Amino acid sequence: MQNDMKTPLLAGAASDASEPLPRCPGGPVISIIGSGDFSRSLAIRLVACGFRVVVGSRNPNRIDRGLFPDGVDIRSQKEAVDSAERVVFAAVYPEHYYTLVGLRRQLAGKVLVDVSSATRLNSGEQSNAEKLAELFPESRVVKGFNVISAWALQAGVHDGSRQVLICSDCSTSKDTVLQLARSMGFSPMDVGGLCQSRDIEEAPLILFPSWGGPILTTFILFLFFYGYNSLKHILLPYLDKGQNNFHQLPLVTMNETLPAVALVTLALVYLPGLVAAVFQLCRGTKYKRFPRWLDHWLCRRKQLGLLSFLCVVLHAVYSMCLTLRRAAGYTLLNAAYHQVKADVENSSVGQQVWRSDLYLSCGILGFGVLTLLAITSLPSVGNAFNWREFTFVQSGLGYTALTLSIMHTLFFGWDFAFFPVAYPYYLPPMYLLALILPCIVLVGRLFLALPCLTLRLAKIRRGWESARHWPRNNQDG
Ligand SMILES: NC(=O)C1=CN([C@@H]2O[C@H](COP(=O)(O)OP(=O)(O)OC[C@H]3O[C@@H](n4cnc5c(N)ncnc54)[C@H](OP(=O)(O)O)[C@@H]3O)[C@@H](O)[C@H]2O)C=CC1
Ligand SMILES: [Fe+3]
Repeated sequence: MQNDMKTPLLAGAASDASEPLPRCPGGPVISIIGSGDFSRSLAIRLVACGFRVVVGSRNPNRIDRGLFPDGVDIRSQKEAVDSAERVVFAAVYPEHYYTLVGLRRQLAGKVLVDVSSATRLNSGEQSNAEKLAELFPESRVVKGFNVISAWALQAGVHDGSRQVLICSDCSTSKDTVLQLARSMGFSPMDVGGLCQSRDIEEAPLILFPSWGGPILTTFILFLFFYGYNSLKHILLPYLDKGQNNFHQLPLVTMNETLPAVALVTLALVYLPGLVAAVFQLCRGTKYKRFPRWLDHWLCRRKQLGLLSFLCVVLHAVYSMCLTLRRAAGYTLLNAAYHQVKADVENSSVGQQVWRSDLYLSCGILGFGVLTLLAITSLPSVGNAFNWREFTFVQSGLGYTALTLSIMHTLFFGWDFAFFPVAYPYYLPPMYLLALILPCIVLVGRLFLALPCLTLRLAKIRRGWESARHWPRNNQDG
């Protein structure tokens, strides 16, 4: 990769350095103006990828060299720019760009990368990169590296959300930066000329870009189940019989809604994997792209899983608080009074005891497994696993959590669904509705576990393709 890098980075080097610095053998030299947080993260990543880095500071003697990795040279701004083979990063806030005009001569002909972000959305102003290009007309300004966080830059994390967007009016300079980004482990995307730079600068300001869909889905599910529950147990009894159950809205209704949302959201984490498997089985190849909606859904599984976990945690806390309610105390007292009046000594029903113990046990175990899943979804923990371990945890334990959650719900409902009293106003119990999708997912997974399907899928995932995808000459041969 590094050899690929050398040619374009070295080619076209146009240093007017009057006093060039001695260059160590090794990777190409990249310079960074500014010694702040972004500069440090960038230097760490560049050094790890085999580049030599020279940081240019207004006052190099003031910098704590221990903050930068070994091999990073800290010089004056002028010396740093002089020593750059071709690429110079401006890791300085845009309001200070004008202080760099003294470097115009040194920067002439070099690729000047602007990494700054906008401070406001939709301001309609000229972008920072366009301002920089105006200040340095003889440099080739490229906009890019607006990753969401400097942490991602340092860690080199790259999934869909770690894509770096690059734009410039100079195509050769843009190619150089695209290649540099690739060498750093990012997925760069060419988005055109410098006129696109405002959009790139605004990208880090958009809040939680990968969370919008999952949050909206969870919210819609919440509204549906909360509305359904309120209608069935509060609004209709009030309109029909004048029963006032409105006090249930803040706690009881919430606590019944949250597990339903958690269960359906958890099913939505595993459903796209099944759909993807069905696509691959039907197509007989893994080399055809999934439809965009499925790709998008697959990329949001982690967010959906974490939102499901949040609902589970809230459900656990709400459940623990149920007995603290004043209404719970009254219910207990009323039951005791009725028992005494009926002269019943022991009202314990063996079946009910079993039911509640099994229901609680499955709930606690499911909660434990989901906690494990949530912890292993953190990059710092997940990185400690190899691929098989990670797949086992995320898929094997994931389905275990789903099964335990379904059992928890089934034990909660017990045989209640078979009595007409559970269907007031012809509305089925909510837990039955919440079980539909998770059960479909579980049955679908069991179906895919059939040996004929598992073996075919395993073959496809190892690169096998059905005959209809073979090139014609191969078929003839
Ligand atoms: N693309 C991305 O994802 C990200 C981009 N950024 C961008 O990177 C740039 C730097 O951010 P960051 O490193 O966090 O900021 P810092 O404040 O940590 O660092 C800025 C550096 O600029 C240098 N500098 C040069 N001239 C001046 C001046 N006149 N006044 C003040 N400082 C000056 C200073 O270095 P010295 O004193 O050594 O000269 C200072 O350390 C910003 O434009 C920011 O928007 C930041 C985070 C993420
Ligand atoms: Fe529960």
